[in-house]
Amino acid sequence: MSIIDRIGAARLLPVVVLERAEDAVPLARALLAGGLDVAEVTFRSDAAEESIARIAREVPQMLIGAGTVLTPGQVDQAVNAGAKFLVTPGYNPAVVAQAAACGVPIVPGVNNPTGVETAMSAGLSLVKFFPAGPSGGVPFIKALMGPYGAMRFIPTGGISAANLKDYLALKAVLACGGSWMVEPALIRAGAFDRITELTAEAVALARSA
Ligand SMILES: O=C(O)C(=O)C[C@H](O)[C@H](O)COP(=O)(O)O
Repeated sequence: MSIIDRIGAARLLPVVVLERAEDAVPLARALLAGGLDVAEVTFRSDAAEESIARIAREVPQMLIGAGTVLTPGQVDQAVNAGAKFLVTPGYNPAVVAQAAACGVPIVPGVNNPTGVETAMSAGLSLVKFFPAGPSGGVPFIKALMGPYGAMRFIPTGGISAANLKDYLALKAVLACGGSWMVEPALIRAGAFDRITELTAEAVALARSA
């Protein structure tokens, strides 16, 4: 299965912020125990690179990606650490080009028609729709589906158990991203059992969508 197909099969992309690399492996195992084998560790923290490396090495069943990749240098860091895919909040042509040079799939963030067309020009058929809620949510994606029938989206930002199914019901939505099952406060508190519980709930919801 391709990397993108694996994300599509999971239907969920947890957006993880790890402040301590020591939490990386327990977090990955907590997600797996909840039934999810895909995650994005964001470059919002200094521990991102080491966290990705630990998960890639110690939890090989997990398809690990890097998020909040803002510079070509971070593309290299992420890929060298073992990230199998990259996600960005916005569309940065230099970052997209560097990912292509490394041969690693990238899902850049867009939230309007211009962004979708920029991604299409780069040969991409999958984008992150960010920030999904504030940008117009489900009705906005429905509007984009008219002119851009082949584009697929990973809406992220403001998604929770309460609205997950509404997004996943759209044919254009490959998977939904979000932090609700991996909130930083839960990771900080070492509440990995709770993360497994929330993940299992999210997985069950996604399956029923
Ligand atoms: O860090 C990035 O690169 C982002 O694009 C932001 C995250 O994807 C969202 O913050 C997740 O949104 P919530 O699920 O509402 O917390």
